[in-house]
Amino acid sequence: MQTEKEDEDDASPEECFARSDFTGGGSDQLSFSSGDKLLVHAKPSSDWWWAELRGVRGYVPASYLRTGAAGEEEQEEEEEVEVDDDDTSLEDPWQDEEYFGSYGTLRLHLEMLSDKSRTEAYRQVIRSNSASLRNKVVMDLGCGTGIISLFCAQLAQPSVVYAVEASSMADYTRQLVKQNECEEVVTVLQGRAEEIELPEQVDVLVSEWMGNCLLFEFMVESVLLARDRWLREGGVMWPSSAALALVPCQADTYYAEKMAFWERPYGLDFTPLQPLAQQEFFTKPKFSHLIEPSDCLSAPCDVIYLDMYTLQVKDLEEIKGQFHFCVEKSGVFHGFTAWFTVHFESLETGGATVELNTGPNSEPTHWKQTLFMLDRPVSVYAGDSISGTIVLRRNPVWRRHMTVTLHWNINSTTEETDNCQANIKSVGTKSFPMWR
Ligand SMILES: N=C(N)NC/C=C/[C@H]1O[C@@H](n2cnc3c(N)ncnc32)[C@H](O)[C@@H]1O
Repeated sequence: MQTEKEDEDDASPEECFARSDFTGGGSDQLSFSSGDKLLVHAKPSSDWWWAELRGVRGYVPASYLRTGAAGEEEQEEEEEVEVDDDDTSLEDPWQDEEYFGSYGTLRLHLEMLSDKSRTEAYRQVIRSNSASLRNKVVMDLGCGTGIISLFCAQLAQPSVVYAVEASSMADYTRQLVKQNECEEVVTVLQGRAEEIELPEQVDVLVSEWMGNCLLFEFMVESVLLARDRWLREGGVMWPSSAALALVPCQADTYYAEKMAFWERPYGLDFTPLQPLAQQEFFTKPKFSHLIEPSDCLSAPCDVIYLDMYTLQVKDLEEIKGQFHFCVEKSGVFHGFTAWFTVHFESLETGGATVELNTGPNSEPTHWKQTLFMLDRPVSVYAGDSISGTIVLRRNPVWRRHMTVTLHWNINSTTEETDNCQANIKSVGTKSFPMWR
């Protein structure tokens, strides 16, 4: 999984100047005025570039920009900004070099293998379906070190497991298969699951594809393409379904660390820095946030449900969910926390379903949870309700990224109004890029 840091470490940006004003549409486009100096960080396509203006990043139309300082108008005219389509500096919208490069090292595999909840859940799926896996054809999509494939060979007797891995880790995965005497059953194929050729359809497509906030990295797209190409009629998807859960929460410690800190550091008043702190620390979601059950202001609810048999790639562009939370205890509403749960249906009809829940009432996982901080905390009281919508909008250019937009109303019933008619105390909306 990419971290924000890796994203921000792109090559030195190119200085460009705005030829004319532009008013951005959508939450991910920058507005600017003629003559503004923009820093172009990437050119994912010939039409839209990823640029920065006064600390804020977004998409800008390439045709509105020119290189070279303002005032060199005449010289610029004949030059125009040459942006040919096969310009090698156009970054891959999937960032595959960086993505598969990061999975070619052990760091992320160690993190995933060290996650007992995650790894034991997959082992439990194999163990509890071992009889039905006999003589089955299995595909392990994005097998990494091959742990799931090795579980299949060790705990069951499938006829073959195609362990597909795009990164250079595949060479080591082959060695691990041999080292553990599983080469009779496990065949490692190096390549992207969407591109490799299998000799046959598969009965079971198993993959551990879930990213932060369920979809980040959008590896799920590869799983759906492989399903449509290789899963036989009536075959089984593991996970079979996925759900994104959400809860309004307190985040006192995080808020104190990043925002309240500026009120009186060493007896001084640093509050003029608080707008910067909000921009820097609360604009993007906080990955790997561990929420305590006591931080939850209400019962969580599933806001998005994905059926892995019917989900289509085009559905991933924009996924909407609704929520209505009843505040159970008074506290400070700092933000929302999200996590996911996946289910693995049994190969036997009526057999037990295995669940992997990454929420605050389960054993922590390496994903932990994802925290979305409001710009300003709001006090809420038992009996209030928080209702609204969540929209996951996939980035049209950077295909592993998305923006999460939350809209919420806080309704409080007050004695003054007759028959407890709820009146809206506050309304809010905020978009969180993840990461672009
Ligand atoms: N984020 C979570 N949970 N898991 C990430 C797990 C990613 C693993 O799956 C591989 N992978 C990802 N996408 C593909 C693909 N399309 N074809 C083949 N291998 C792939 C990566 O190289 C990692 O080893």
